[in-house]
Amino acid sequence: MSTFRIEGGHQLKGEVHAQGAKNEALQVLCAVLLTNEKVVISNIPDIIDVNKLIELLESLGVKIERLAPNKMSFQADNLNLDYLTSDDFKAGGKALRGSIMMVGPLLGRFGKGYIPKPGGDKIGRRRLDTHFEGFIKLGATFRYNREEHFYGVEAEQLVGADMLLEEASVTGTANIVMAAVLAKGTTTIYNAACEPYLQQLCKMLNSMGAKISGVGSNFLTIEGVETLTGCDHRILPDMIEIGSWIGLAAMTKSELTIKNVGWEHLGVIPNTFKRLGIQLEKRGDDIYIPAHTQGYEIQSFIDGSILTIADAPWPGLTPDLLSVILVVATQARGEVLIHQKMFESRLFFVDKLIDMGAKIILCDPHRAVVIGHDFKSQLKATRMSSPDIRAGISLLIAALSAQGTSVIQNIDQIDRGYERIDERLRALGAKIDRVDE
Ligand SMILES: CC(=O)N[C@H]1[C@@H](OP(=O)(O)OP(=O)(O)OC[C@H]2O[C@@H](n3ccc(=O)[nH]c3=O)[C@H](O)[C@@H]2O)O[C@H](CO)[C@@H](O)[C@@H]1O
Ligand SMILES: C=C(OP(=O)(O)O)C(=O)O
Repeated sequence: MSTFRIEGGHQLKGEVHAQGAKNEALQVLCAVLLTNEKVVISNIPDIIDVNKLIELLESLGVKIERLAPNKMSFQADNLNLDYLTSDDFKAGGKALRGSIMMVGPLLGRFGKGYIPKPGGDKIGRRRLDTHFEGFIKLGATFRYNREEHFYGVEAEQLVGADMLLEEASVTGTANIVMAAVLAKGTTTIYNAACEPYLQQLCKMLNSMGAKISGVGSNFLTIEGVETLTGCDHRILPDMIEIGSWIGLAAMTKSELTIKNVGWEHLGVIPNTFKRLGIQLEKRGDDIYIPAHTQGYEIQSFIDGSILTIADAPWPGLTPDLLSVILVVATQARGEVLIHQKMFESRLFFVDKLIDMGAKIILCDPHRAVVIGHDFKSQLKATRMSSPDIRAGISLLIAALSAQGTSVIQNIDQIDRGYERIDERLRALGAKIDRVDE
């Protein structure tokens, strides 16, 4: 099994290009199942989760051509639907979270969709009620095999319906939208998730002939159509990766330029880092981060009380960046309360940071107070294992800033979401090696 060996304490310098967004890729790749025509997608990140989904599509019979690095065409004109009940699919489908979004398009186009309980990060309970309640509202019957943890939905004909989602689930909204585009009649979805990646999915579906309005808001109206056509689609830069580079630059006192970030899609992310005292400049569509040689100081609220950084459904702060923000705060001047509202087990990785010398109080599974060192004390290198994708990148950032050589095991978790991260870090001057242990 591979590990990263990282010699910390070095300043980095240079330019990085943000990769295509993992969570958008997982949505739009599933959307290729909605048409028998060719769909061309560019800026596809070369990461484990996305590659696993592409393999699943290929095994289902989707014809795939690699047109250029990060660009592929997909044609779902002759699928083998029996594959959906095979042992191979039952094993492959549970390897990632995004596979759940195959169900909506398959149900919409073929009247049936199956999926094993999907995997993804082990960061607390991750229920699927929103997805299946939505399909049921559209007229599907639902089956769950508890022994095999295998879900199924079937329908002769989906019929549009009005629905108010219990929560603004990202993959849930994407799944219901992809089923509803081919339903008979009109569907409305209130309390829909509306993050940029969903906007991108809706934009892509509209370019395939779907009729979705309200895109970007939490109220979507979908007039069902008979068939969809092919299209060309480009995936946005990954805002979580961009946030990770910002945090990495500040914590390692490095001067970095992140190229072509798609600034207008970043929402509150740049301002959240500014609240930690991190300077960043918009230069065209790039973000420039100067070397923070004098450190960075966390702001307090206007009334002088301690800053809280919490996640919220879009346009609030994505929960996927809180682990990075937490690690960056360990070297800030001042203190901050990190409140991870959505996931129950995502903050437990702070134990590793505490081992390294960070001052953190885990108040409960959702909240941690971080008291920054202001670089007066460096974190100490250690041996650790990455529990999930975002904890993984956060521990990597900690290791890059620490004194001595750290080892991170279970780096598949990082490779799930970050393309060639070691190679790209080395190009900036980092001392990191991938070693087989
Ligand atoms: C493949 C993919 O795209 N994964 C993303 C997607 O996961 P995913 O779509 O699985 O996450 P959901 O949006 O369904 O919700 C995540 C968790 O937050 C809770 N919740 C959700 C909505 C809400 O209004 N209130 C609330 O508390 C849910 O109960 C759930 O436990 O969205 C998450 C939330 O942005 C991200 O962390 C994941 O990276
Ligand atoms: C939680 C995440 O991913 P997934 O939903 O695929 O597990 C993430 O990208 O941070």
